[in-house]
Amino acid sequence: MSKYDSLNAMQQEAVFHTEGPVLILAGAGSGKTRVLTHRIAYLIEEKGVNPWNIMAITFTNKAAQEMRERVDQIVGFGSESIWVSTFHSSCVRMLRRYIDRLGYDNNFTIYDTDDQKTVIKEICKRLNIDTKQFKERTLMAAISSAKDELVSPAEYKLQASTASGYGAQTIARVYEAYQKQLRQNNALDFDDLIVKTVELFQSCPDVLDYYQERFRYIMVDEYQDTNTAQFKFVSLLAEKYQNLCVVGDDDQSIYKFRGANIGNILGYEKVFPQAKVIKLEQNYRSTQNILNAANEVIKNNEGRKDKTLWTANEEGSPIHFRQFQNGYEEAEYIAGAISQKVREGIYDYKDCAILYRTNAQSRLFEEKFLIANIPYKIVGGVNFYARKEIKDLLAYMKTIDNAKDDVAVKRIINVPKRGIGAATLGKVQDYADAYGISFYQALRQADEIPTLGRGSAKVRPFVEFIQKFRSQIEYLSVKELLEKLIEETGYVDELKAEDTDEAKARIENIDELISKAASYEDDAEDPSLSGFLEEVALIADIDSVEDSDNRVLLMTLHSAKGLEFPNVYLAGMEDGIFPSYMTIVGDDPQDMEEERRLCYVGITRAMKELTLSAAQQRMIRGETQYNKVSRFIREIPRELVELGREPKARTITKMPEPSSSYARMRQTYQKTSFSPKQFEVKKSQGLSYGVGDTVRHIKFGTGTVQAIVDGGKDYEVTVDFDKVGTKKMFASFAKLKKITE
Ligand SMILES: Nc1ncnc2c1ncn2[C@@H]1O[C@H](COP(=O)(O)OP(=O)(O)OP(=O)(O)O)[C@@H](O)[C@H]1O
Ligand SMILES: [Mg+2]
Repeated sequence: MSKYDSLNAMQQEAVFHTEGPVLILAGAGSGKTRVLTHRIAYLIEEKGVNPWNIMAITFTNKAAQEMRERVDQIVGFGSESIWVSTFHSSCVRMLRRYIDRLGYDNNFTIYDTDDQKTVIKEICKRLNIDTKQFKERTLMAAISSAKDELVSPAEYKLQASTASGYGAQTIARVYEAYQKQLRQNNALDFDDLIVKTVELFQSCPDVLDYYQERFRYIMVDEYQDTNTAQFKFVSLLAEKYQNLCVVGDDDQSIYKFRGANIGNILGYEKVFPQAKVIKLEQNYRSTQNILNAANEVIKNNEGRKDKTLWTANEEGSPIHFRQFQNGYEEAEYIAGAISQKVREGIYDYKDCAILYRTNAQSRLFEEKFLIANIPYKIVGGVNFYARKEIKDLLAYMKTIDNAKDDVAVKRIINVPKRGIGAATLGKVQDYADAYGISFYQALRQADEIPTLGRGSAKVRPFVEFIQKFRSQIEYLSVKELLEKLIEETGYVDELKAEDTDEAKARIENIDELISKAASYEDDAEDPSLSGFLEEVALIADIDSVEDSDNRVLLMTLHSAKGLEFPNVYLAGMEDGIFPSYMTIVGDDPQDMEEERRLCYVGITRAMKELTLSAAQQRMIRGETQYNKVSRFIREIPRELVELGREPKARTITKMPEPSSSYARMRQTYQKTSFSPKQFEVKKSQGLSYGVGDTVRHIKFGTGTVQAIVDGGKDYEVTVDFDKVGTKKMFASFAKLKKITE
């Protein structure tokens, strides 16, 4: 029996159809990636193609690594000369060899976002551009999108000259100067890697011809997430032999925000009119229950090609749904469940994965896993307490607390920039060494350091800043201190100004640290800043078991694409978390559809068991929020779902009606359901304010009461706040005070 016998008829067709363009459009778990690896084996073993002539491209490093493993297993001899890589690393390899043809040096530097930002800053200064009006990150994002679309500085300028806004023209000027500067520095940014390779192909036909001859067979996985530049890159490469096989799933397109162009998948047949289109309909990955749940969710998207996906796999256990009082209980439950399953020999740690919407959500799991001694790994991310913004803020808190940690002091002395140079720092250190005192003590005596000169004036504001906070330790709670610190350092304001996805993720992490401070204060007997730092140090310093690969994987839904695990937990399934708050308030159906595709990706990662979990209350930024169960869960028919009754987990007893269209969904969202039980006791003596009254909230400030709805167990109050807009809250927790003018 050959290895191809294990493929179904449609998969075989895709594998055997080696010549000419092929588009495989199929749902999750239908064997797209498997077809690619088998196709590679078939080309080599049956068609006698030299491995050297094959290229396979995918989207993330993790996916490339997995594909490499699968290819190595199946092909054996010669597989190392196949290029299996991401778009970016393929392009780097080509550019290292030929970019001199574009006038760069072959040992060019690759700029990361910090480097880019430095360049943009200098340019704005030079061109007299107000960075308050045109934020560096906004400029960077605009340039990046232009590059995704292969729009050159000159073209951008041309387009901008006909556009009415002043904004586009400014961006055009910056873009031009930026590109020039990078060229002078012999540097490329990440997007340039693709753009310059395309440019190389277009301006040097001999180079293109070389690679066209070399890569006679090209395969692209996760094709739905390629952008215009990437598509151009592969189409040029494949132009001569036309042997381009792309596989993708329009339902799993989740990178629109990074320029992914779903038109590439839908328009493939336009560029390659002779393309053979193959659809795979059998899912091999998941149980029937899991697949049904996925199908039910995704069918609520209107903008999709309808397709059916079925499985011959067993029905499997129902989807588990658990709702908890709060995020801690959720994490504790999942940690407990995993421990138990491993103990019982049902799963290994590595069979289990926890998927969530944002990186900040990892913290609670990390803490519980450390306590429960569960080995884990964060995929495509950094452990919570190792993240830059968290380390920065903790370094501030340590400095305020006792400043014994020189590393911490040095870490933040120039965060934000205070213009304290390396020479000054060196002199302060020398002084500290000479007198056997700490670095911070030396800073406090800066005026007495003779060699310091004008440097001491720069140091003073920093010392004053820290001292001011020290004098307030007694009056402020840890949470208040942290919030004040964030405010006065401008840390979050700066991130807000950047307005990028990365900055948003950092703000979410900071919010999570505030929540940690708040919960520490709730739990600790005698809370103090030192106590908080001690507790955090205990968690931050333990590193999860290093050696083995047998660990639970934690990752965002985005990083989970293409992967599969026997036992999957989708955590934080709450409206406002997933789908995200921004998507809900933004009210753009396209964005909601992208979130739903992400949910589809999440559900379809599971092979045997899927647990969806939500918390009734979640602490965000140290404030307790009440989130409804995610609308995506409500789209799963109740007969597929089992509602657990674990003693620890206070679970709900009623599943809401599934809804199928937007209108109904929105209605459900507004009316809903899931009133947390604990309000029963709290709804008490009526309210001291009414509709139209001005009220004050401790965090949101003043606002006007818009509506009060008797939710049975508590009142739901809608307030239009002067500063933060409309918020809905439960009366017993919001503690609103009526203001009488
Ligand atoms: N014909 C088959 N017989 C047995 N198992 C199969 C078959 N086709 C695929 N599988 C298995 O099904 C699972 C899913 O396959 P694969 O990862 O290739 O799907 P995919 O379409 O790439 O999924 P995704 O859309 O999530 O990337 C894998 O474990 C794979 O080995
Ligand atoms: Mg795949």
